[in-house]
Amino acid sequence: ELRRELMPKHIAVIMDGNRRWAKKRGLPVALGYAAGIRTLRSFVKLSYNWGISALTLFAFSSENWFRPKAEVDLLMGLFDKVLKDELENLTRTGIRLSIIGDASQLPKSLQDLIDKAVMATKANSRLHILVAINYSGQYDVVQACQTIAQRVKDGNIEPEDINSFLVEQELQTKCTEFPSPDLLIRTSGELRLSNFLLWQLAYTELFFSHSQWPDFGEAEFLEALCSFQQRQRRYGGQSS
Ligand SMILES: CC(C)CCOP(=O)(O)OP(=O)(O)O
Ligand SMILES: [Mg+2]
Repeated sequence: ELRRELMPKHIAVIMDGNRRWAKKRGLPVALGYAAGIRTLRSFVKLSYNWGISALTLFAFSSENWFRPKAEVDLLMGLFDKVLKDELENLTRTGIRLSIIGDASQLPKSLQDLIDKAVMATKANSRLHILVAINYSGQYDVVQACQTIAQRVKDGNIEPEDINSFLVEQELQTKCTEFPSPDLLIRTSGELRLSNFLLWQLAYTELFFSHSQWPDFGEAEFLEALCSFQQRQRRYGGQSS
Protein backbone atom coordinates (compact mmCIF):
# COMPACT_ATOMS: atom_id res chain seq x y z
CA GLU A 1 0.00 0.00 0.00
CA LEU A 2 2.98 2.34 -0.59
CA ARG A 3 2.13 5.38 -2.70
CA ARG A 4 4.96 6.44 -5.03
CA GLU A 5 4.04 10.13 -4.79
CA LEU A 6 4.35 10.00 -0.97
CA MET A 7 7.84 8.51 -0.94
CA PRO A 8 10.40 10.52 1.10
CA LYS A 9 13.02 12.27 -1.04
CA HIS A 10 15.78 12.12 1.57
CA ILE A 11 16.16 9.45 4.27
CA ALA A 12 18.72 9.71 7.10
CA VAL A 13 19.75 6.43 8.74
CA ILE A 14 21.51 5.62 12.01
CA MET A 15 22.61 2.01 11.38
CA ASP A 16 22.84 0.89 15.01
CA GLY A 17 22.95 -2.47 16.79
CA ASN A 18 25.52 -4.44 14.80
CA ARG A 19 27.56 -5.60 17.80
CA ARG A 20 24.48 -6.51 19.86
CA TRP A 21 23.25 -8.53 16.85
CA ALA A 22 26.52 -10.52 16.87
CA LYS A 23 26.65 -10.91 20.66
CA LYS A 24 23.09 -12.31 20.76
CA ARG A 25 24.18 -15.03 18.31
CA GLY A 26 27.48 -15.75 20.07
CA LEU A 27 29.30 -14.40 17.00
CA PRO A 28 32.42 -12.19 16.90
CA VAL A 29 31.86 -8.44 16.47
CA ALA A 30 33.43 -8.66 13.01
CA LEU A 31 30.47 -10.72 11.79
CA GLY A 32 28.08 -8.12 13.22
CA TYR A 33 29.73 -5.39 11.19
CA ALA A 34 29.85 -7.64 8.11
CA ALA A 35 26.12 -8.35 8.48
CA GLY A 36 25.57 -4.61 8.78
CA ILE A 37 27.34 -4.03 5.48
CA ARG A 38 25.12 -6.65 3.79
CA THR A 39 22.03 -4.82 5.11
CA LEU A 40 23.50 -1.52 3.92
CA ARG A 41 23.94 -2.89 0.39
CA SER A 42 20.33 -4.09 0.17
CA PHE A 43 19.01 -0.88 1.78
CA VAL A 44 20.78 1.22 -0.89
CA LYS A 45 19.48 -1.05 -3.67
CA LEU A 46 15.88 -0.78 -2.38
CA SER A 47 16.21 3.02 -2.02
CA TYR A 48 17.56 3.20 -5.58
CA ASN A 49 14.71 1.08 -6.97
CA TRP A 50 12.07 3.03 -5.06
CA GLY A 51 13.32 6.35 -6.41
CA ILE A 52 14.70 7.82 -3.17
CA SER A 53 16.84 10.88 -4.08
CA ALA A 54 19.21 11.12 -1.11
CA LEU A 55 20.43 9.00 1.79
CA THR A 56 22.52 10.29 4.68
CA LEU A 57 24.06 7.33 6.50
CA PHE A 58 25.66 7.61 9.94
CA ALA A 59 28.58 5.23 9.40
CA PHE A 60 31.04 6.25 12.12
CA SER A 61 30.56 8.74 14.96
CA SER A 62 33.21 10.79 16.77
CA GLU A 63 32.58 8.58 19.85
CA ASN A 64 33.34 5.42 17.85
CA TRP A 65 37.06 6.29 18.00
CA PHE A 66 37.01 5.21 21.67
CA ARG A 67 36.21 1.61 20.76
CA PRO A 68 38.98 -1.05 21.07
CA LYS A 69 41.62 -0.31 18.44
CA ALA A 70 41.06 -3.73 16.85
CA GLU A 71 37.39 -2.86 16.26
CA VAL A 72 38.16 0.56 14.81
CA ASP A 73 40.76 -0.97 12.49
CA LEU A 74 38.22 -3.62 11.50
CA LEU A 75 35.61 -0.97 10.62
CA MET A 76 38.16 1.05 8.64
CA GLY A 77 39.07 -2.12 6.76
CA LEU A 78 35.41 -2.78 6.00
CA PHE A 79 34.86 0.78 4.71
CA ASP A 80 37.92 0.31 2.49
CA LYS A 81 36.61 -3.01 1.12
CA VAL A 82 33.08 -1.72 0.46
CA LEU A 83 34.42 1.30 -1.45
CA LYS A 84 36.76 -0.86 -3.55
CA ASP A 85 33.98 -3.38 -4.29
CA GLU A 86 31.35 -0.75 -5.08
CA LEU A 87 33.27 2.01 -6.90
CA GLU A 88 32.63 0.63 -10.40
CA ASN A 89 28.99 -0.03 -9.52
CA LEU A 90 28.46 3.49 -8.15
CA THR A 91 29.76 5.19 -11.30
CA ARG A 92 27.74 2.91 -13.60
CA THR A 93 24.40 3.24 -11.77
CA GLY A 94 24.40 7.03 -11.41
CA ILE A 95 24.88 7.01 -7.66
CA ARG A 96 26.73 10.03 -6.27
CA LEU A 97 28.87 9.66 -3.11
CA SER A 98 29.69 12.51 -0.70
CA ILE A 99 31.27 12.49 2.74
CA ILE A 100 30.25 14.75 5.60
CA GLY A 101 32.29 14.99 8.81
CA ASP A 102 36.00 15.15 9.57
CA ALA A 103 37.66 12.49 7.41
CA SER A 104 41.18 13.72 8.27
CA GLN A 105 41.52 11.14 11.10
CA LEU A 106 40.86 8.22 8.76
CA PRO A 107 43.73 6.08 7.43
CA LYS A 108 45.37 7.91 4.51
CA SER A 109 44.63 5.03 2.12
CA LEU A 110 40.93 5.22 2.99
CA GLN A 111 40.93 9.01 2.55
CA ASP A 112 42.45 8.62 -0.92
CA LEU A 113 39.88 5.98 -1.85
CA ILE A 114 37.06 8.25 -0.64
CA ASP A 115 38.42 11.23 -2.60
CA LYS A 116 38.58 9.06 -5.72
CA ALA A 117 35.00 7.81 -5.28
CA VAL A 118 33.67 11.32 -4.55
CA MET A 119 35.37 12.73 -7.65
CA ALA A 120 34.34 9.79 -9.87
CA THR A 121 30.65 10.12 -8.93
CA LYS A 122 30.38 13.93 -8.67
CA ALA A 123 28.22 14.30 -11.79
CA ASN A 124 25.82 11.47 -10.90
CA SER A 125 22.28 12.46 -9.98
CA ARG A 126 20.15 9.30 -9.65
CA LEU A 127 20.71 8.79 -5.91
CA HIS A 128 22.97 10.89 -3.68
CA ILE A 129 24.54 9.01 -0.75
CA LEU A 130 26.09 11.18 1.96
CA VAL A 131 28.20 9.10 4.32
CA ALA A 132 28.61 10.74 7.74
CA ILE A 133 32.04 9.74 9.01
CA ASN A 134 33.28 11.29 12.27
CA TYR A 135 30.45 13.78 11.80
CA SER A 136 29.16 16.05 14.58
CA GLY A 137 25.86 17.88 14.12
CA GLN A 138 26.85 20.56 16.63
CA TYR A 139 30.23 21.12 14.97
CA ASP A 140 28.45 21.43 11.61
CA VAL A 141 26.40 24.38 12.96
CA VAL A 142 29.50 25.89 14.64
CA GLN A 143 31.59 25.82 11.44
CA ALA A 144 28.69 27.38 9.50
CA CYS A 145 28.51 30.18 12.11
CA GLN A 146 32.27 30.76 11.81
CA THR A 147 32.03 31.11 8.03
CA ILE A 148 29.10 33.52 8.29
CA ALA A 149 30.78 35.53 11.09
CA GLN A 150 33.83 35.96 8.85
CA ARG A 151 31.59 37.32 6.07
CA VAL A 152 30.13 39.86 8.50
CA LYS A 153 33.64 40.76 9.70
CA ASP A 154 34.75 41.20 6.07
CA GLY A 155 31.83 43.57 5.59
CA ASN A 156 30.23 41.36 2.91
CA ILE A 157 26.99 40.89 4.86
CA GLU A 158 25.22 42.53 7.80
CA PRO A 159 24.03 40.57 10.89
CA GLU A 160 20.41 41.16 9.85
CA ASP A 161 21.12 39.42 6.51
CA ILE A 162 21.64 36.14 8.39
CA ASN A 163 18.65 33.79 7.97
CA SER A 164 18.08 30.03 7.97
CA PHE A 165 18.66 29.84 4.21
CA LEU A 166 22.10 31.44 4.63
CA VAL A 167 22.97 28.96 7.41
CA GLU A 168 21.85 25.97 5.34
CA GLN A 169 24.16 27.10 2.53
CA GLU A 170 27.14 26.72 4.88
CA LEU A 171 26.26 23.37 6.48
CA GLN A 172 28.16 20.31 5.27
CA THR A 173 24.94 19.06 3.65
CA LYS A 174 25.12 21.97 1.15
CA CYS A 175 26.41 19.42 -1.43
CA THR A 176 22.89 18.07 -1.95
CA GLU A 177 19.74 19.72 -3.27
CA PHE A 178 17.77 17.88 -0.56
CA PRO A 179 19.60 18.86 2.68
CA SER A 180 16.64 18.22 5.01
CA PRO A 181 15.78 14.53 5.50
CA ASP A 182 12.05 13.74 5.27
CA LEU A 183 12.50 10.60 7.33
CA LEU A 184 15.07 9.51 9.93
CA ILE A 185 15.39 5.78 10.69
CA ARG A 186 17.27 4.66 13.78
CA THR A 187 17.55 0.94 14.57
CA SER A 188 18.28 -1.08 17.73
CA GLY A 189 15.72 0.60 19.95
CA GLU A 190 17.88 3.59 20.89
CA LEU A 191 15.79 6.76 21.05
CA ARG A 192 18.34 9.55 20.55
CA LEU A 193 19.98 11.55 17.77
CA SER A 194 23.64 11.01 18.94
CA ASN A 195 24.77 14.38 17.58
CA PHE A 196 23.86 13.33 14.03
CA LEU A 197 22.34 15.92 11.64
CA LEU A 198 20.69 18.48 13.96
CA TRP A 199 19.73 21.63 12.07
CA GLN A 200 18.62 19.57 9.08
CA LEU A 201 16.29 17.34 11.15
CA ALA A 202 14.08 20.28 12.24
CA TYR A 203 10.94 18.89 10.52
CA THR A 204 12.04 15.32 9.86
CA GLU A 205 9.66 12.44 10.69
CA LEU A 206 11.43 10.13 13.16
CA PHE A 207 11.06 6.35 12.95
CA PHE A 208 12.65 4.13 15.61
CA SER A 209 12.92 0.37 14.99
CA HIS A 210 13.61 -2.28 17.60
CA SER A 211 15.40 -4.34 14.94
CA GLN A 212 19.18 -4.40 15.10
CA TRP A 213 20.59 -2.94 11.88
CA PRO A 214 21.58 -6.34 10.38
CA ASP A 215 17.93 -7.42 10.71
CA PHE A 216 16.57 -4.29 9.02
CA GLY A 217 15.49 -5.87 5.74
CA GLU A 218 12.88 -5.05 3.09
CA ALA A 219 9.92 -5.77 5.39
CA GLU A 220 11.28 -3.44 8.10
CA PHE A 221 12.07 -0.76 5.49
CA LEU A 222 8.50 -1.01 4.12
CA GLU A 223 7.14 -0.66 7.66
CA ALA A 224 9.14 2.57 8.12
CA LEU A 225 7.93 3.93 4.76
CA CYS A 226 4.29 3.04 5.53
CA SER A 227 4.56 4.80 8.88
CA PHE A 228 6.03 7.84 7.12
CA GLN A 229 3.25 7.90 4.52
CA GLN A 230 0.57 7.81 7.22
CA ARG A 231 1.90 10.91 9.00
CA GLN A 232 0.45 14.34 8.27
CA ARG A 233 3.48 16.58 7.96
CA ARG A 234 2.36 19.97 9.27
CA TYR A 235 5.77 21.77 9.42
CA GLY A 236 4.28 23.59 12.42
CA GLY A 237 1.39 24.72 10.19
CA GLN A 238 -2.41 24.14 10.24
CA SER A 239 -3.69 23.18 13.68
CA SER A 240 -6.03 20.26 12.62
C1 LIG B 1 29.92 2.09 13.42
C2 LIG B 1 28.44 1.97 13.53
C3 LIG B 1 27.71 2.14 12.22
C4 LIG B 1 28.09 0.63 14.13
C5 LIG B 1 26.67 0.62 14.70
O1 LIG B 1 26.47 -0.55 15.45
P1 LIG B 1 27.22 -0.63 16.83
O2 LIG B 1 28.62 -1.01 16.62
O3 LIG B 1 27.01 0.66 17.59
O4 LIG B 1 26.50 -1.83 17.58
P2 LIG B 1 25.97 -1.79 19.06
O5 LIG B 1 25.10 -0.57 19.19
O6 LIG B 1 25.17 -3.09 19.18
O7 LIG B 1 27.16 -1.74 19.97
MG1 LIG C 1 25.65 1.38 18.80
